Amino acid sequence: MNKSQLFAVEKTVDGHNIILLGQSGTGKSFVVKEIQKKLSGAGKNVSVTGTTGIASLNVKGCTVHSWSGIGDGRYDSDELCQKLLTDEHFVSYKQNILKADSLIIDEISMLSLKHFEQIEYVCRTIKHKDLYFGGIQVIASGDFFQLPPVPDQLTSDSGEYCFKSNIFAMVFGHKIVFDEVIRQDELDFIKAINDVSKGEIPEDTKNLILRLQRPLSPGDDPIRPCGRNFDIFNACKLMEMDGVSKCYQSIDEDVNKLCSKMCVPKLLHLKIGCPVMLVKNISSALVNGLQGKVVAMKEDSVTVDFENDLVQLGRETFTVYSSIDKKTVATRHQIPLILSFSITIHKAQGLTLDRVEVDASNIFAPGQLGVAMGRARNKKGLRIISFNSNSVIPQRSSIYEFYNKNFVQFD
Ligand SMILES: Nc1ncnc2c1ncn2[C@@H]1O[C@H](COP(=O)(O)OP(=O)(O)OP(=O)(O)O)[C@@H](O)[C@H]1O
Repeated sequence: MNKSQLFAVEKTVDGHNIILLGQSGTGKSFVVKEIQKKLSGAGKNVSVTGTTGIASLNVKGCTVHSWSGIGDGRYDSDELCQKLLTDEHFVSYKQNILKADSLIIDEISMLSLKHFEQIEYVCRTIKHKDLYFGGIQVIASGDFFQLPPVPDQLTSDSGEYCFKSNIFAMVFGHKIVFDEVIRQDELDFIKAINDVSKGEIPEDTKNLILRLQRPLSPGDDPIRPCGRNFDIFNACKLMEMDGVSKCYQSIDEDVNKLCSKMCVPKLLHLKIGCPVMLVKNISSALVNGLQGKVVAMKEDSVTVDFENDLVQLGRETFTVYSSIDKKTVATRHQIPLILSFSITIHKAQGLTLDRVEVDASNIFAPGQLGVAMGRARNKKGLRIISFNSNSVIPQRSSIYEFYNKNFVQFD
């Protein structure tokens, strides 16, 4: 580990709450795993979490939402505390909180203010201690120049950055910023990722991106992250594949327009050999965002090869819950898969990849293109297509204000 990585580990062992920052590829997730080992070795009960299924798998943890019981955010804080205290289905979440000495949250840029405050409140209430997070040591890592939280109208989550919370500075007295990029070693590429993440596009970076429009050298299919509108691309690629397609039609209850908010399609078309992504957390290893290939299709189940782990998946239940009406407003039973010839950039955050083909045509959030480019180890393994003047979105001034804010210095 480099000097600042070692410093971060040392300070967490001393018991500090810390936020680890630094551009893509500086080793934040790597250090999170080292911190987990060190603290566990010192006899602490350490919970490692991320803000998405894949981000948490990357650090061998679970999502902070499933750790704490907040799930999709359908309950308000008091309702959730009540469930944690009285509902047998929430016992494991209550135990997670009661047992935890330290909580690590990776990829914190995607944690909304609402969920940050909710987790803090729930931990404090369940631990019965009048200390932030009930006295649990909290270590967070991420890069606010990467992906912002996703707003959710149905649960009244505006998707505000968690650092805007009034208690954020009280929880994290200290910050450590990593500034040595380890994932990549080409200086012009590192600069370009940094520029694009910050929403800037000087001439040299633009030229580098334009040069990366060329096709990748022959090899395995690249991972293809894009902003949105990848359904048509996926459907076309499936049509181009050899083989007979099979269609799984969802069984919907409360059929209404909210069904369109479901993460699984009404009609799921698949072929043997097609790439798919799991869209539900099923176990600690089978998480939302995991990719595999279809190897068998039966009437009501699909077998997927997830990196040599064959898993048979039947229909799962997906619901849309309205926190305002306090009830489930749509229910769908479907195989928990989507096609993944192309995936969203949100599903790719945190990964290190050898071959990446970024579709820059439908970028809609600041930091998105930077996250997609930053997955590649080098320029050789990266292609950028459909780059245009809207592909780079300026960052919000509040992020610069947060980074410039004074944190407490270590003694
Ligand atoms: N001290 C180290 N020794 C060896 N490899 C390292 C070290 N630090 C980081 N790496 C490697 O560098 C790559 C990038 O690290 P990592 O994914 O932790 O970065 P990150 O800052 O979390 O990136 P992102 O913000 O994009 O999620 C990984 O392949 C990781 O294993």
